[in-house]
Amino acid sequence: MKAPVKPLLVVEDDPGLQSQLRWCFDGFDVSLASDRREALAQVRRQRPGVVTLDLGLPPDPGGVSEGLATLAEIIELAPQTKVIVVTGNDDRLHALKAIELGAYDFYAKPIDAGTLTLVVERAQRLYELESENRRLQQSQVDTPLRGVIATSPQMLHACKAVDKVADTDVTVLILGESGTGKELFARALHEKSSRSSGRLVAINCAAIPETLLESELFGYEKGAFTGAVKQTLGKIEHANGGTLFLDEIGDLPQGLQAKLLRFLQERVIERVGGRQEIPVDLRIVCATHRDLRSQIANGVFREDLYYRISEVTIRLPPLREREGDALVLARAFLDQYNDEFKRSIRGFTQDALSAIESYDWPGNVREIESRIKRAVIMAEERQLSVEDLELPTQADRSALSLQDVRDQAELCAVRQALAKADGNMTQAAQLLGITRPTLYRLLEKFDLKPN
Ligand SMILES: Nc1ncnc2c1ncn2[C@@H]1O[C@H](COP(=O)(O)OP(=O)(O)OP(=O)(O)O)[C@@H](O)[C@H]1O
Repeated sequence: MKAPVKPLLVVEDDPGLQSQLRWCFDGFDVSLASDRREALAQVRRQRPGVVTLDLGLPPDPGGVSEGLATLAEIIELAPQTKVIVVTGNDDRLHALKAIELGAYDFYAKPIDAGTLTLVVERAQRLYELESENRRLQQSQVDTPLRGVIATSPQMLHACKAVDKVADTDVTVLILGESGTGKELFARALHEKSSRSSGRLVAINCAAIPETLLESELFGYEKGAFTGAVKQTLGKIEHANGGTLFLDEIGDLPQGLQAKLLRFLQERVIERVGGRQEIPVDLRIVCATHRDLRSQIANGVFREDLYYRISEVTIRLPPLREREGDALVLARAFLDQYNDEFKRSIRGFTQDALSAIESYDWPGNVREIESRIKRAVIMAEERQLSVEDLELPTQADRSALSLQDVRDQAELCAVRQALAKADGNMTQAAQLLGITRPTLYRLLEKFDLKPN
C-alpha cells in the first residue's frame, strides 16, 4: 500500500538552496515558496504539517523582520503546523525569538540535508500524533446526535433516549433549565426520525401574546377577524408530515391548552373562523423549563394535556451536574470560534480550567458558549485566562463563603444597634435580641468599642 503523501513547505528565497531542498526529503511532497505571499498561499492550499522557513526573506533578505512576520502569519493561519526556522550561523538570538513566537524548532545554516531531514521527520511525527490525538478526542465527544457535545453519562443517557424514540411517533417532552439544549435536542430528534424529510416547525408559546397564539398555531380563514385579509395556514398545518416543536409549553394559555388537547386526541384542526376539520399528520415535541407537575397542582396546567405530551420525557440536566462536560464544551467552542474568527488561541490557563470546572453555569451551555465566544474575540494572550472569561477567581469565590456573608451581616447589625442605643450595651443587646455577654463576645470578635 502506498504511504499517504505528507505535504511539506520549504520557504527559501535562494534558488540554489531551493533546488537542493526540493529533493532531499524522502516521503514528502515538497512545495516551494520564496516570499511571504507565496508561503501563505501554499499554507492555505496544502495545509502542510511542517514548514521550513528561512528567516532572511525579501524585502529584508539580510535581516529577520520579514521571516518573523511570515512565521507569525503562518501560525495564525495554521496553528497546528510545525514551523522550523532556518537561521544564519550563530544567530541564536533570532532563533529564540522565533521559538517565542511559536516556531517548533530552529536549524542553523549551512544546511546539512541529512540532519535537516531528521528534524523535519521528527516534526512531522509530532504533527501526526497531535492530529490523531485531536481526532480521538473529537470522536470521544461526538455523541450519536448531530451538534450535541457531551461526555457525561447523564447526557449520553439522554442522547440514547432520543435515539430510541426518534423513529417512533410518540410525543416527547424535553425538560431542562434554560440553555441546556432543549431546542438542539428537538432538532436532533427530528433529524433522526423518519419524518426528517418533512419540516421541523418551532413555535415559542411564551413569546407570542395569547391573542395571536391561537391563529399562529391553527391558522385562520379570510375575514375571521379584522385584518384577516386572506386565508392563512398555521404552524400546525405547516408542520404536516414533519415535526411541530412547541417550546415553553408550560406557558401555553389555558384556553389553548384545551384546543391543543383536542388536536392531540383527534389529529384534526379547525382554522380560526373556519368550520372545516382538517386532518394533520405530524409528530409533537414539547419543551419547558417549568415544573409542570407543580403547575398542575396549582391549577395552571391541565393534567390530561400533560399526559398527552409526555408519552416519553427526556430530562436534560443543568451543566453544573454534568461530569466533565463544561471542559469538553469549552474546548469545542474554543476550536469553533478560533476557526470562525481566524484566531489561534491555544487552550486555557490552569486557573481558567479550574474556574470553568467549579463555576455553576446558571445560563448552562448558552452561557459557556457566549463567554468563550467573547473571550476568543477579545483575548490578547495565546491562552484564555479567568479574566478573559470573566469568571469568578478563587479569591472571589472564597469572599462569597457563607461564613463571610454571616459575619458581614452580624457586624452591620451590631453597629446599627450600638448607634441606635447610643453605645448603651443593655439597650443594644435588647435591640438585637441577644444577651449582654453575647454582645460583648461580638464586640470582641469584630474588634469594636461600645461608643
Ligand atoms: N450539548 C451541547 N452541545 C453543543 N451545543 C449545545 C449543547 N447544548 C446546547 N448547545 C447550544 O447552546 C445554545 C442554547 O441551546 P438551546 O437553545 O437548545 O437551549 P434551550 O434549553 O432550548 O434554551 P431555552 O430554554 O432558553 O430556549 C444553542 O446555541 C445550542 O446550540
